[in-house]
Amino acid sequence: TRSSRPQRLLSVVKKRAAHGDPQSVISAIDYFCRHNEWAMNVGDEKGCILDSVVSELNPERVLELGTYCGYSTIRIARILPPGARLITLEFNPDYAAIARQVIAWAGLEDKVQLVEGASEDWIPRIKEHFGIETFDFVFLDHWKDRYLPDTKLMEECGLLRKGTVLLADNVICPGVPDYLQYVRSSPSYESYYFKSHLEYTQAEDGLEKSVFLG
Ligand SMILES: Cc1ncnc2c1ncn2[C@@H]1O[C@H](/C=C/CNC(=O)c2cc(-c3ccc(F)cc3)cc(O)c2O)[C@@H](O)[C@H]1O
Ligand SMILES: [Mg+2]
Repeated sequence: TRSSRPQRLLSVVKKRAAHGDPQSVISAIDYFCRHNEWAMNVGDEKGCILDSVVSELNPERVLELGTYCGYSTIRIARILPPGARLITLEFNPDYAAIARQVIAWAGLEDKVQLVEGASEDWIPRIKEHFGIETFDFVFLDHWKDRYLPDTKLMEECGLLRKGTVLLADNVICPGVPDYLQYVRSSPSYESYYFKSHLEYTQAEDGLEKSVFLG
């Protein structure tokens, strides 16, 4: 049977990128997705915004919702300070298997913990299972109708603290209207929209950065 898109992405990484070199893995994926086959990675343009938000924050504890092939996982992990940890949740076992190999090829497995399962099942268990109090940074890039319920769940589970930064992908395309309305109107968040483009295209898209005020 025909290979999957994530399988084709992984084979490009192994063919074109240098083992242990995260930047070459990122460049190989971006080149392939721009010139050969589009895929729903955050991409290079929005990825640079992601990089700037992360490096300004220098987070110790990071949560990513929706790993897919691990592109944003390695973008974030490659700029984390020593000792910092990234937990990424992915419920599709095939995507998780690919992402593990992409993360390993980039040499970042020591900073990343890929957890297989649904965010709503794992968010309530993170504290006791991983010994984590709160997160400094959360990247939301999973099913768009899950952004709002999972944000409310993270609040309820006490995983956010004063100053925790949520960064949400695709707030224009495909769009997350209920989430946007919530973080922009709630007194518990200070929100800011980074205008950009849908990965590898000229369509408008953007990232919403929302600081939890407690
Ligand atoms: C509750 C739960 N728990 C755990 N893992 C979960 C989970 N819900 C989903 N996942 C996982 O996360 C990824 C899903 C990502 C969804 N992303 C998008 O749909 C997406 C789509 C576009 C897009 C834009 C214009 C188009 F014309 C077509 C597509 C662009 C994007 O950037 C996207 O992110 C995928 O790996 C899925 O298994
Ligand atoms: Mg996305």
